[in-house]
Amino acid sequence: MPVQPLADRAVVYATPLRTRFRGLDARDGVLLRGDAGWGEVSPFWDYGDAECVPWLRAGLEAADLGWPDPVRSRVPVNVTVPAVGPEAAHRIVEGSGGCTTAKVKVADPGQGAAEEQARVEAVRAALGPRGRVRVDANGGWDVATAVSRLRLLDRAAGGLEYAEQPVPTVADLAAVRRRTDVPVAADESIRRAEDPMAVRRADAADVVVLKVQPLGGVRACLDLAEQIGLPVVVSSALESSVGIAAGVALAAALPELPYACGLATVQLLERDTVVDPLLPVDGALPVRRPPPDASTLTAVRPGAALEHRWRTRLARVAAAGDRS
Ligand SMILES: O=C(O)CCC(=O)c1ccccc1C(=O)O
Ligand SMILES: [Mg+2]
Repeated sequence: MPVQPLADRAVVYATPLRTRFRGLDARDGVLLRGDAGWGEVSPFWDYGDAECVPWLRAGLEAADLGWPDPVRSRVPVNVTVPAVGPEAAHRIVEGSGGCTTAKVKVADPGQGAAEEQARVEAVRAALGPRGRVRVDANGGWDVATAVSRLRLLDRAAGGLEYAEQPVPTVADLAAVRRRTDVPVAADESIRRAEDPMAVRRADAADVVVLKVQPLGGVRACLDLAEQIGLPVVVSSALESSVGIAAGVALAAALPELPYACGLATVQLLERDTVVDPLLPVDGALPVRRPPPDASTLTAVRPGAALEHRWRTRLARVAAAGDRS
């Protein structure tokens, strides 16, 4: 394991978000320096220490080992549209760097069918008829609401590509999938599940979303993709470009990549950890690994309290990892 103590190669970063997302208005985490490059460890604060162990493993893989060779040089990505109004949604798609697939957040508490319909219509109008529209409910509906809402949004979109985690459980996903023509993608049912293979056994999804940090690294995801045998969409956990590079490496190494990936999220951050961020060009991310430098790391330095919170958390997670 690491020659140098973890604390000595860790740099903490923090940045405000440009748009509220997943109830967050800021993002922060740790970058780890190693012989293979930089890795990111940035579990959300609602994750317990044991649940953070795969996030640390992913960061260590990036820093100490690097990733398997790519089989492609660019990764098509979707623009992510948060639960904003239709005008803002239109502008986000237009400013996306040429993305022809959009993922629209739905089932936001405090919003109803009309707001979702208007947002999805605006996104379709901005993309044009050849674009693809997918929605992500983050498990926010029950089965009956999902079935009726997907019928409505499928019409508003002029055809949905798929619905990501419309309902919370694997059994519910399977029920929705039997009752709608919209393909179903599993996200939380993979990344926060005891057993990601349950999705396959229950025939609960057409597509699986894989995220490098919660699943323990690029190699762990490649193994899971092979075992599960369903098409994969690689998505971000709202990382800085250092963490996004790991997602890009996974997407670049997968034998098949039939869908755009959810890795175009750096534009949601006010500041990034690298000079040349991983932003889409012509709807795709280039397969590369931009390094942080002294100037960017200074610009994202947190206050002393947050620095301390991350360093004590990192130590607890490392200890939890050593025990498991
Ligand atoms: O997939 C994307 O386009 C962006 C990533 C994203 O939506 C996301 C980011 C952070 C936490 C959860 C999610 C999610 O997919 O539910
Ligand atoms: Mg999701």
